[in-house]
Amino acid sequence: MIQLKDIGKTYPPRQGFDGVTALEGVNLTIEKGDIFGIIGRSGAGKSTLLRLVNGLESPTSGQVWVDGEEITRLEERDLRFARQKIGMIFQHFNLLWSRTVWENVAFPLEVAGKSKTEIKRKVDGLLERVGLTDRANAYPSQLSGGQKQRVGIARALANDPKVLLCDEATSALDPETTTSILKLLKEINRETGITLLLITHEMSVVRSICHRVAVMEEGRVIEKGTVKEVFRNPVHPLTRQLVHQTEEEGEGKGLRIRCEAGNFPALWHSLRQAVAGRQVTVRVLEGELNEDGGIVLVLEGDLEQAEKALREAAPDWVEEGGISLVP
Ligand SMILES: Nc1ncnc2c1ncn2[C@@H]1O[C@H](COP(=O)(O)OP(=O)(O)OP(=O)(O)O)[C@@H](O)[C@H]1O
Repeated sequence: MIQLKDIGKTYPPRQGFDGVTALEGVNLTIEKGDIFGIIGRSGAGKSTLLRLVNGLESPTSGQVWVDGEEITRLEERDLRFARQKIGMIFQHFNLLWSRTVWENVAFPLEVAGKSKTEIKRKVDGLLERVGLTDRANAYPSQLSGGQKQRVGIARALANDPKVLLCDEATSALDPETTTSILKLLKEINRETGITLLLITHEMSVVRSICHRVAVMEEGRVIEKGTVKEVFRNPVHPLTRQLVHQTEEEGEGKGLRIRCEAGNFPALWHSLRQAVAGRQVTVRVLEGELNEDGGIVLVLEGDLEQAEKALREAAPDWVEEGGISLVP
């Protein structure tokens, strides 16, 4: 769905500032329906890359393709049309403050010249989808951060884009709101098959929503792969650092266990009973329910209670080794 071929981007020198090479030799392929994360520290080139995808910026060398069209060759008029297939949400929401929630979502439909009936049908449906029907007449200043981002998402989806670009979309939100926004994005991806490309500096965002990830440093992609692979076996020192940092921040911290996929349904059932009333929650971290797959679970909270719960839920398996503890 999105292809970046041998991209280079240099900002020319201006007003006493040297020229900057923001991107060099970047090759990326993002499949239709994928949730693809680009992570890197400040200045790595993430925003530049995102702006190339919607044609707000042109590369110095290389090609950008979106949905079979070479964005880098389009004239301004065709580019405007192509951009309707590409929605975008922002860290600071970029809402129109003098318009209500309803009017914000209607805006891109008005620009696209849709009829009043079509606009009403579409906006009502989108507000319902993002859970804001009862806030339709509110102004952005009357909303919480999470609600503002929901408006941003509804507005970005108004013209049924095939791609949604997310620029640090949860960086201004608290952890709980971040979780609910990421959940919403995941659901929308599942329901509509939209391709999500998100940039972030938080590995926890990548872990909780992305299928694939590319790590950037100084304008280059230094590592890419499935999130599972990258978390299990980070190669580049920066990737290791990012993965390690996530673990230190408490993501996936606790008693980790790995069970064979065949044991999973029964274990899940008994674990849920065993943790009830204890300060312990069970989360699935990764895995596949196929014949020789394994599932990694984490029991978070009070470690002692977690161990007790595990022994209670699966005394035989723990002894016999059908479940292993992951370091
Ligand atoms: N319009 C511009 N003109 C000149 N240099 C720029 C411009 N935009 C970005 N840069 C430079 O290009 C490099 C990459 O910046 P970019 O914003 O793409 O990185 P980033 O990873 O998104 O960082 P951040 O998260 O801080 O935005 C930086 O050195 C930045 O200073």
